[in-house]
Parts: sequence; C-alpha cells; structure tokens
Amino acid sequence: MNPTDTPLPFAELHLHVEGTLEPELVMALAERNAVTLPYDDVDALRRAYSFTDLQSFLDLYYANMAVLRTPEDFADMTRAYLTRAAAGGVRHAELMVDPQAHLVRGVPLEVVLEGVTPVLATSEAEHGVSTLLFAAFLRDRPEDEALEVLDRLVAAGAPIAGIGLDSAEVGHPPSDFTRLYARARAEGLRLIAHAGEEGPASYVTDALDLLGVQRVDHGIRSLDDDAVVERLVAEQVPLTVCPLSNVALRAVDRIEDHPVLAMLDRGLNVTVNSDDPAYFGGYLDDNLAALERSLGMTADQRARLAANSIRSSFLPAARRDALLAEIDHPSAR
Ligand SMILES: Nc1ncnc2[nH]cnc12
Ligand SMILES: [Zn+2]
Repeated sequence: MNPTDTPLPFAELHLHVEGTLEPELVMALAERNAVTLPYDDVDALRRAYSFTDLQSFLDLYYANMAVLRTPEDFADMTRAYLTRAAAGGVRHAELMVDPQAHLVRGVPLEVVLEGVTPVLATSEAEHGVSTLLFAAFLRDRPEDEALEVLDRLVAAGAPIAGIGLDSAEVGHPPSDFTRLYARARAEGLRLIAHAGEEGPASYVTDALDLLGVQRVDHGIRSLDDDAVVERLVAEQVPLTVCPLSNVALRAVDRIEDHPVLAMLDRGLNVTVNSDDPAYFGGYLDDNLAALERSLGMTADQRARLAANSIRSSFLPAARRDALLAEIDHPSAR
C-alpha cells in the first residue's frame, strides 16, 4: 500500500472482452437466446475450463461465443467486466475485441459495436474506469480477411484506438501481417500484437521490426534469448504479462515459477494483466494477489507494476499524469 493507504491505480492493458464471459453469464445468455450448449449446468461448463495449451483454450473460448447474439449480450458482458475490474482497482482498461470471431458466425460488426461501445463510453462516469478499444485480428485467418475487416471498421467510424493480433500463435508469424499493420499505421491507429506467448523470441523481434508494434502482449518467451531481452530493456518496450493465463495454458508450470517479478527486476517494462479472466482463474487483482502469495511480491514491486501500467497505456497525458500522481513512488515520477 502507498503511504496514503489508498489502493494503487492500475491500468489493465491486456484484456479480451470475450474472455470475461463467466460461466454463469454463458448459461444465462444461452437461455435468453435459445442456444443449445453441450453442458447441463454451470458446474459442467466450469469443469471444461481446464486447458493443456493455448489451442485447447481457444477451442472453448470460440465455442462459448455462440451465446453472444445481440447488442445487449455484448453490453452485459462488457458491463460485468468493468464492474468487476473497478472493484479490483483498475482505473483504466484497454480492451480487445475479436471482430472476425463474430463475423464468421454471422454476427455483424454493428451488433458487436452497438453493444460494446456505449458501455465503454459511460465507463469512466459509471465505474471510474477510462477505456480504449482495440480490434484484434485472428492470426490463424488470412491477412486479406483482416484487411477487409479493418477497412469496414474504419469506414464505419468504429471508435477503435488501435489494432492487435491474437489467436493461435505458433506457425502464424508477424511477417504474415505486414500489410495489415502498414494500413492501420496509415490510419493513425495504435499498434499492439501478441508475441512470445507460445511462439519464439524471434516473433517478438519481428512484431517490433516488421509490424512496428508499440507494445507486446505476453512476450515471456523473450527470456529464451538474452539479446532480445537486452533490446527490450534498452528500448523499454512495454510487455503485457499475464501470470494466471500463462499457468492455465501451461506456458509456465506453476505460479511459483512465473518470471514476471524477475523480469521487472531485470529492468524490463512489464505490466500485469488478466488476459481472459473468466477462463484463467481471476481478474487483475487476483493476479496481483497470486504474485504476493506465491512469489512474495513486495510493496515496491507492486508500485512499479502500477506505474508501468499507467505509463505504458495510451491514455491522454492529463489523465495519465493524474493517475501517476496517485502512486507515491519514485518510479512513478
Ligand atoms: N491468451 C491469448 N492468446 C492468444 N489469443 C487469445 N485470444 C484470447 N486470449 C488469447
Ligand atoms: Zn491475450
């Protein structure tokens, strides 16, 4: 706790809004929309939340999206996340949405945006959480499709701050998406991408050099290559690390083995995030609690993580500085 004993402000920078779909909400939306799921009850669905790798999670994550049909469904999901995140100390959230995952099952872009954007627009007033929205593109689908969706988002005036790249990583390198990122850059959009979650350290370098990303989602496999680590330290590239996610998807064996605090102490610009909190056992505050309990995270490390999260956000300077001022710690200055 900082000396004033108020909770430190955190920004959540790696969050898939579809990954906030709690089992209870999945079942409620299935009933509301008359969608048949292969689970008798919430407990049966909850038992399916056990994964062996990224793909085993993605299979369930995409299957559960079948219950999202109307703007109200997307709004309910988004509001539930913001309510829970605010209770856990999140003051700013940069959320990803996966437009292609909805388009391929016949849900138009307008439905997604009509649901998500009004809830984000009122979030600061209602929850004290400012927000930015990113359209994340599925790297296991063709770049041409992503380009077409980006054009439609831009033409529709969708209120997106930037683009990301997610889904199955290995075998789908950043080099497959250079035209997409060039187009987004020309539109003045912010650029982020998942890299080095399951894929090699070279994907992190390629995301920086070929796509021009300003922030890397995950990036933990950078640790396999000292030269990459040295570069990330020198350039202070923000890495949005997700400890509970990495354990749930077996990128890291146990939370006690998670490298995030060692990365922080090595000078990397790391932040802590929940990724898909409904699926991986917790929200941002649960991730921090796990680091405290299992890795002995100190108050100093917590304050540095808070400051990194605010500084690595795409917040306008005035709010960024106001939030940093709440962190009474040398690293926040
Ligand atoms: N952790 C993750 N990695 C890649 N794609 C995702 N989509 C949702 N969560 C993801
Ligand atoms: Zn992610």
